[in-house]
Amino acid sequence: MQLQFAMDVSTLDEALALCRQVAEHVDIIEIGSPLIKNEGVTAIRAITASYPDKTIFADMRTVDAGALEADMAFGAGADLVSVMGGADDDTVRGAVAAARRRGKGVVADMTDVRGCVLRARELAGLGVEFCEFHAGGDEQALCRYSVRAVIEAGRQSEAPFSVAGGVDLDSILDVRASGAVVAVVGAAIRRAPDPRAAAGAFRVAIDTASVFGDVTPVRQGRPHGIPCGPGPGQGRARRLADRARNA
Ligand SMILES: O=C(CO)[C@H](O)[C@H](O)COP(=O)(O)O
Repeated sequence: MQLQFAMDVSTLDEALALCRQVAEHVDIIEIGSPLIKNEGVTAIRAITASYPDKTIFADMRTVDAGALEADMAFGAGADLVSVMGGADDDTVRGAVAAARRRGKGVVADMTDVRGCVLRARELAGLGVEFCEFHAGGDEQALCRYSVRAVIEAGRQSEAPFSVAGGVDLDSILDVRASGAVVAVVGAAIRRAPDPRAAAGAFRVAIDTASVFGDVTPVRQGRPHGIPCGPGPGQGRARRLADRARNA
């Protein structure tokens, strides 16, 4: 499973400062949609130039003009672009065609997609690389939000998927155990007192699980209506990281 770092910041300076701290630990650098909206494809160009060995994900969130918008991002150096999973099939096809012309890929963002499990299968048939099962920031603020429900929807889709939206050290092993191809982590790294150390902890947890095997995944999310609080898997990733250090 790859680790994607999501940079939902507004300036290129902030993004580059974060990259300097965390790039060594992550596989995919996500240029968040707020950054693209503020700085344009210049941000994609600058980060691609600075990190040519990383996979660059441009979170374009395209809902129309799939080929045109994907081409803009690919032309600036992106390797992956996002298209909204609820967009028209022709929009998705346009982006996928643009990706294929350049040997790159499209990711479908499943935020607010009704019937997301079935739609993910359709999107896989349209040629996206994987579907990002995603609880956006507003959804995360609701007490009915559960990252484990997001993980479970991805798993049920049986399509290649990533998980985004509140992934932290308490849930990263559940993401991995679900068979996700990518774990997307934003705030848990970006807002950490030491982003470099936080990214390193995710790296260790993912790599250690590969060596020692996953612990039993937790399948129950927080029941709807129960006040927000720590999930049932709290501490498992940290224990695995400790185990790796002591091995
Ligand atoms: O696309 C996003 C917000 O809309 C974020 O990139 C994604 O949700 C991951 O960030 P976080 O881990 O902070 O939730």
